Amino acid sequence: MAEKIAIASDHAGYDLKVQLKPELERLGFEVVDLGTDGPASVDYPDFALKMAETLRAGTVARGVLVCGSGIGISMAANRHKHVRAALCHDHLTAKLSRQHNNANVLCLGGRTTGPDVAKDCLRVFLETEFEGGRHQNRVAKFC
Ligand SMILES: O=C(CO)[C@H](O)[C@H](O)[C@H](O)COP(=O)(O)O
Repeated sequence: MAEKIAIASDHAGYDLKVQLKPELERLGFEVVDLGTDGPASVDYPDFALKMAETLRAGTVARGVLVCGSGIGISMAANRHKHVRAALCHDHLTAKLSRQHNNANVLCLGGRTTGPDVAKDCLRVFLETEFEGGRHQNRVAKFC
């Protein structure tokens, strides 16, 4: 059975979300789209909350959030203790977000990151394992 992955955005991240969904399907994931469903202005904390609630329910372990810059939606998502949301801009930050921080949500900026770089971030985020060890000690200190 395909792993489920959740994706959500505000209006400023909507176009990039639309472009990332087929890439996730190509990679073999079942995509759970939490909205938004069009370009009309919405508030990104509402979609960060939907992501947090979906992860808390337990049927989905990983997610992708997109707003204009990725900043607001990552800040809102990280208000939830079980969420480790990482705003990534390139291959290295996406890789380190997994290796060192065990991020469970990838955040991207639809107005700051082009689709090709975003897809690369997505792929490396999904394929990179957490290294544990000293990094586990640090992640355990998040409160
Ligand atoms: O939170 C943000 C900026 O740090 C996001 O990029 C939002 O998408 C952005 O603020 C939305 O801006 P808009 O002018 O309402 O389109």
